Amino acid sequence: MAAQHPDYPQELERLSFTKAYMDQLIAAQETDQEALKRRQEDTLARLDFKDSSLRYQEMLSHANFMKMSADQLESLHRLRKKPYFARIDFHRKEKPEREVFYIGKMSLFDRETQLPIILDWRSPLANVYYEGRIGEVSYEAEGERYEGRVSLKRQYQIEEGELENFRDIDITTKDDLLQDSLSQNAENRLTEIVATIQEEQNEVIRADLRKPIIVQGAAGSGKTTIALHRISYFLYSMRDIFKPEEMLILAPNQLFIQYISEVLPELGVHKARQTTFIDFVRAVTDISWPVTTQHTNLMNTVEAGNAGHSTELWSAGYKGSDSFKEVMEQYSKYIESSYAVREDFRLAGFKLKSAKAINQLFYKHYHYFPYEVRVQKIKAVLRSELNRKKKQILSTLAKKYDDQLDRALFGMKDPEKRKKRVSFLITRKEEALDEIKKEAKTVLQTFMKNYPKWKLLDVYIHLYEERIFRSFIDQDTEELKQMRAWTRNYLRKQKLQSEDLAALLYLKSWITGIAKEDQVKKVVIDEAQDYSFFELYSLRHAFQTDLFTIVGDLAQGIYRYRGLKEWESLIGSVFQNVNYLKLQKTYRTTIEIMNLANELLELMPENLPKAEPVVRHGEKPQFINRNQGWLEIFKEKLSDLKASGMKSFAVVTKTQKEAALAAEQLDDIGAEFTMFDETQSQMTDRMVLPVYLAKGLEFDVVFLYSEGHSYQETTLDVKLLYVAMTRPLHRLFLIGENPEDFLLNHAHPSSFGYV
Ligand SMILES: Nc1ncnc2c1ncn2[C@@H]1O[C@H](COP(=O)(O)OP(=O)(O)OP(=O)(O)O)[C@@H](O)[C@H]1O
Repeated sequence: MAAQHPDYPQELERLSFTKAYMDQLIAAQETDQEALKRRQEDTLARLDFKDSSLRYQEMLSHANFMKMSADQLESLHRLRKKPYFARIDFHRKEKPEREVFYIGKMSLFDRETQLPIILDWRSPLANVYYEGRIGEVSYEAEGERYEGRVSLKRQYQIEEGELENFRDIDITTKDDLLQDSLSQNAENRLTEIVATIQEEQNEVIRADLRKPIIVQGAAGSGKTTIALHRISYFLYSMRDIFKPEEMLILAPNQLFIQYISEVLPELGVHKARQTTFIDFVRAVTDISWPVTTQHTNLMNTVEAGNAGHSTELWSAGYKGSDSFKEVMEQYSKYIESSYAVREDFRLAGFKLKSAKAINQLFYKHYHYFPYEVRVQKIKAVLRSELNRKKKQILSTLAKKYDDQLDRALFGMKDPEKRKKRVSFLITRKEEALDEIKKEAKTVLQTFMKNYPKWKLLDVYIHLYEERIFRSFIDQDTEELKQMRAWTRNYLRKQKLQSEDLAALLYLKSWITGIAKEDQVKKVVIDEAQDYSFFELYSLRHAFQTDLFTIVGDLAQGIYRYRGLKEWESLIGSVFQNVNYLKLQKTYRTTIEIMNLANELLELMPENLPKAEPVVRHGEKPQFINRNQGWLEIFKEKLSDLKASGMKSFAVVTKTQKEAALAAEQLDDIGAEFTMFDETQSQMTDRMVLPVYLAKGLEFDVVFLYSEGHSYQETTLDVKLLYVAMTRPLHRLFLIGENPEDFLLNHAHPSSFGYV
């Protein structure tokens, strides 16, 4: 125990010092806040409706200050409970005396000496803690490499500001803190890993921030967690260049967003945009038509015994493919061609800009901009041309009449005829100049009518006209015909399928571009295996950024009919210079549960390596016969498990129908399990949910329940089962009629037991 350690008094003292320093800061911040609040009240009292905007500005800036310090204060309060979690003793090569650094979630500097009291886990030197062994190490900061030696790595357990324990780690000791952390309950697990981030995970977090990364990681290998830590690291390292608002996090559903949104503030990330692909595209394109989600397709397929609606599935697959991307590319070229002007831009017959020159601007010089932006730019060029040449034209014309007047005045002998001619010319000159001035007012507007105004949905609908679509494909097929008819029918009803959204995003970025407030510079995608090639392509195309963090697991690709089947297709054709990384170790579950799940990998076509569970043993997964009083057994297990400290329980089914059946029966025995659907975003401790909703989530105990929809030996079912089996942290039960319902006939008999 730490209390016997010779450094114990010193460590206690250090913690008291840190807390005392933080208390001082908190007190100072609170006084600042009070002062600001008083100033705000004062400004408010002095405010009346005639006040200048200056006074409002003053109020606004007070409010901003207050917000800033309120955030700081909140962070300080949070930090005080656990100021640091590790320490390294470092000896620089050039200055070998020992320097001691305490590492925490946020940095804290001594205001007078500017020395760190706590080092931020994201700082370059802290990398040594995650990466370096005891002994010689090096780290990079601001492009320079520093060398030195680490003589001590120590981990702390601090709860509510009190030192509970600390341990030294060397090459031989196993990571006890990691073991402790993994044996805990599902609650708060995501937030607490900063102290136990493993070397391969650290590599992902700190991989070159300027390059896109794709991470293939086994179930429970920490993909979600690591993606969130990478965001935190990114914003810390690039704080001068990027704002959190420019960060987009795409997650599979609202429940998942809720799940991760609690973690981000803990990691110091506020205001990053978190949404689903569907909601994001709908917001960006301003489309209000209802969208049928991919989950509906999946459920229809699963409930129809994997037959599904073949046109529906085929269409979904096609609309996510590279072939469809090519159709869209050609289609956008075809739309682009409609912007070619045939007539010159003229005023009073004078050519101000030739059609050729205008088209050159559109197709060459402004080629990189969306169509409507190009049109606006051309309009600006024509306007300035008009303003510049109008004067010239007016004076040329005036001169023409003046010359004629001169000739009439001095060349015509007959006074009567001369008078008539002169008066005619004077009136004509006035009229001609007026006409030009008038024409000049409308000529630009009239000319701009050459540029069609396309409505996004109309453009998309137009694509499915037989004549149009066929012109973009080499060979028509029965499937393509059915896909078009199916889509036309859908669009006629003013409905969209989620697979239409990639095309709409793609067209949107061509036609108008993405509005400024929706622009993002960094995109993080979790569960990326469920995205189609074209979805990722259209995101990349819309934002023109390479800063993508893409994490996923092909073994969990339950939307395989529409999603990615491998990562290679993205490399080169969507992202250049990709950093492709793998996470093979898995942290969520026990060796016993992972062993059973691993056996399913052999039934998948991808040939994925087995996940390696970190050493944590538990009970074997157990089969419960549904026909032998399962509810009684369930009730008993539930109370035993609760008594042993388990907190979150989930009943996971293959279909929604089964979830409803299970929920009904659990209701009858008063087990208080809530049935979940797609729209809900709040997790509870006892949930019944279909597997597609459980994706990415975790629970202490999982009961797989099968009634009427057993898992078959198809790729889809194997993946569904794999996702379901990898959700528990501690215990897995399988409730069905036969072990075959869960493909246990393919598992080694010693991999599971019976209740
Ligand atoms: N280094 C670590 N230290 C402690 N816990 C960890 C660590 N890495 C991952 N975990 C825990 O493992 C669990 C799984 O992590 P996470 O959900 O991020 O994995 P995932 O790869 O996204 O999983 P899946 O693909 O199955 O949804 C979480 O409870 C997380 O806290």
